[in-house]
Amino acid sequence: MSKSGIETRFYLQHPGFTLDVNLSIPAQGVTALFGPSGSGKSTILRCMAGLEKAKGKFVFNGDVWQDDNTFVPPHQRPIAYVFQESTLFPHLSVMANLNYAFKRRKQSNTDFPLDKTIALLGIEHLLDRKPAKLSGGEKQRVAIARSLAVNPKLLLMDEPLAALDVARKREFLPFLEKLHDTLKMPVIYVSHSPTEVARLADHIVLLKEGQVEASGALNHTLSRLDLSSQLDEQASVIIEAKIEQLQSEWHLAEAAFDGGKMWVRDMNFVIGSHVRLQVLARDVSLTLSPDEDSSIANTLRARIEEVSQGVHPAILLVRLKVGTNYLLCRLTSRSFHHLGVSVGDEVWAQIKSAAIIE
Ligand SMILES: Nc1ncnc2c1ncn2[C@@H]1O[C@H](COP(=O)(O)OP(=O)(O)OP(=O)(O)O)[C@@H](O)[C@H]1O
Repeated sequence: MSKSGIETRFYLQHPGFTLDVNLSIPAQGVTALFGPSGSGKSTILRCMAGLEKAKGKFVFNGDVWQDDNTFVPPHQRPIAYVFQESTLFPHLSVMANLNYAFKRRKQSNTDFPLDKTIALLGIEHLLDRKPAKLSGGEKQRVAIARSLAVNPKLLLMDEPLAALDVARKREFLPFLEKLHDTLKMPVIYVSHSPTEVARLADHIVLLKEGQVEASGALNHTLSRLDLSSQLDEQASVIIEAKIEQLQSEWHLAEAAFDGGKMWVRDMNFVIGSHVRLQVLARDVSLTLSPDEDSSIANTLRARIEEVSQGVHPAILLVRLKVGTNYLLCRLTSRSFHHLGVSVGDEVWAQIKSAAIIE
């Protein structure tokens, strides 16, 4: 059996709440724990950090941090933990805050020397400031830098953007992406913002009342028809793509992904850059042939994987496979019936618009 991956089994009870999860998640990329308030997201993070003691196990790449016989105490787990509002020492400068953490580290051989960590988080210009003189986003960047002092193998983030306004969030997200790309360290990210999940997550765990409703790769999981969220007007999938071509006269960019290409609005992209596209189920329609005369520029070859009833009997939801990606399509039962297609058939998916996740 492969040792790579994160295996958790947590069971605990609080008055009126039971956490009962059994999860296998990849030890790479960003895993979002997503769910309504009170569904148990923060509790899972605290159990992973060892701050709360559930019954069960927690095994990271073969290292047992908890099982029936073992419970590695929180300070001995190589885990960085960043909360919604960081608590830096208010009387110390940023540099002194970082020094405090980094001087106490035990390992001399580390992936995160202080200077590299400061550069990674882009906080060089803040080092002399006291925390009171930092914006919320800057404080969070310092808190992340400080959390890397333990030379972690795993980064836990509990709504790190929740206290920031929209502008600060936008400023902060590229640093999270850089962390994700540079550190190659798995991140478990608690959020109830669909936008953050769409932008950052590779893997998603949907939680409901202390239990796992679904867990899997982002595109695949968002396309599942058995999840109640798919009945929502905003049901959509996220596709990772790469910019391959620009058409400057039309301000359009061509984004390629496994299974096809789509023209999207050019947001000053550089060829080769990676983007995430959000495609709403209601913006996808089906045809039997690629319609050359249509004003819809994005037509993809797709296979019907699954069909299910929407909230209203007139509406169907269709799950389509495009290469290794999935799309959702919402259409009337009548339109579907007129096409005369069924599960397994090849069709063309026309996409009215795809939004770039910013
Ligand atoms: N120490 C505790 N004692 C009693 N109940 C608790 C304790 N900690 C958490 N709970 C309860 O457990 C449930 C799950 O809480 P948790 O904070 O994990 O949810 P969450 O999904 O992170 O919510 P939010 O998005 O609001 O932060 C809630 O009903 C909460 O009231």
